[in-house]
Amino acid sequence: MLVVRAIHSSDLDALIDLARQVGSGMTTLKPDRKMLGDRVSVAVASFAETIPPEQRDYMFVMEDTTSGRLAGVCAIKGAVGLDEPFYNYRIGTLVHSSRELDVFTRMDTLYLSNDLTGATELCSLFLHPDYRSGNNGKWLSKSRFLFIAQFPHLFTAKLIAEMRGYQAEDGSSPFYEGLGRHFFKMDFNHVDHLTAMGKKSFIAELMPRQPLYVAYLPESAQEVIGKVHLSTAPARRLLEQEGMHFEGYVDIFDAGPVLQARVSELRAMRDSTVATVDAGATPTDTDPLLVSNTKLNDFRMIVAHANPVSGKLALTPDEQALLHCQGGDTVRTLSLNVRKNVHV
Ligand SMILES: CC(C)(COP(=O)(O)OP(=O)(O)OC[C@H]1O[C@@H](n2cnc3c(N)ncnc32)[C@H](O)[C@@H]1OP(=O)(O)O)[C@@H](O)C(=O)NCCC(=O)NCCSC(=O)CCC(=O)O
Ligand SMILES: NC(=[NH2+])NCCC[C@H](N)C(=O)O
Repeated sequence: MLVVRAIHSSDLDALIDLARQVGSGMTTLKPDRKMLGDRVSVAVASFAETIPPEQRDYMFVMEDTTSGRLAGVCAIKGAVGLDEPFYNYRIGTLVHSSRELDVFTRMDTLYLSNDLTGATELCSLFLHPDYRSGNNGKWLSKSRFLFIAQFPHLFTAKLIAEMRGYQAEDGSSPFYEGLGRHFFKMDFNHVDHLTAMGKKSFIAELMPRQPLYVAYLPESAQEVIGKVHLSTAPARRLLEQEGMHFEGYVDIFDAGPVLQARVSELRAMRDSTVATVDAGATPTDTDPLLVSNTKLNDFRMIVAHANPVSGKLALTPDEQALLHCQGGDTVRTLSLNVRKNVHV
């Protein structure tokens, strides 16, 4: 059986194993013991509320309770860019126009920005290929929306997610090869590694300061602006189902899109509901329903097949055990699929 739960210190070795499978461009999930160890410590302090909300990094794992193996990971950072700068390119427009010659040119431009400073970030979504079946990917990604809906006071009004950008078959980034390489003089993986380790001052030192005309870039770089890595397409779709969208910000290295939403406009904020666990009733077989407990320090979430009726939700003893809850406890629910919602 699977459960999504708050990470524990004892998950570190398994997390490093998982990170080894991820591949390049996942800046926040490198198989580096120091980096992930520090992150897990911050995550444990985040769930225990011993550090301020803007410093928190809530990491969740999907655990296969039968084998004890970690199937996947995902995270929410309370706020980005408050202790090290957070850079993006904003795609803008410059118009060059001459009435006399009847020429009107509209040019796409890239502006280096720190506009998304302070936003809450969804990141680090990875499901081991062995577990990519059924509803597992959706469940893992969407667990974070249920968490935000349960604890909205811990997050900022704006939510973002930086998606892994497009890579060619040989793993190179056409956007980086067309732009970044001229300035950084090193491979994409090396700059991604430096960024991951928090060594970001080189960006301000080496990045071009002036706005760039997109038309000056090689075609191969222009074509991939705002495009995701092939294995990131499902991740993008899942976030878009929940109300996130592209608003013209891209990654400075690989031009992967940044998705954004106002927290108040997320589907989970609108449609998730609370219910009381009814330990006596038998669940009926219905569409998959995300169900979480309501404990910050021991957050756990499952997919159940039951509908809340009159504010009560029937859960089996196994489901209650997975959620660390019992009859009479409060849980939060959200339909897994977008089209249908459950109203109590
Ligand atoms: C992202 C996940 C966890 C998703 O799991 P699965 O692959 O099992 O997902 P799935 O259920 O098969 O697909 C989810 C939805 O995407 C649709 N889908 C599948 N392939 C698609 C494609 N090529 N283009 C568009 N949509 C696609 C499916 O039909 C389904 O939509 P319907 O509901 O309509 O059926 C996994 O693919 C993964 O670990 N990827 C590699 C790591 C990665 O790139 N992670 C994201 C990095 S970026 C990041 O971490 C920030 C973002 C974040 O944290 O969320
Ligand atoms: N465009 C990029 N490569 N962004 C890197 C971030 C990818 C993903 N958000 C992560 O958590 O690691």
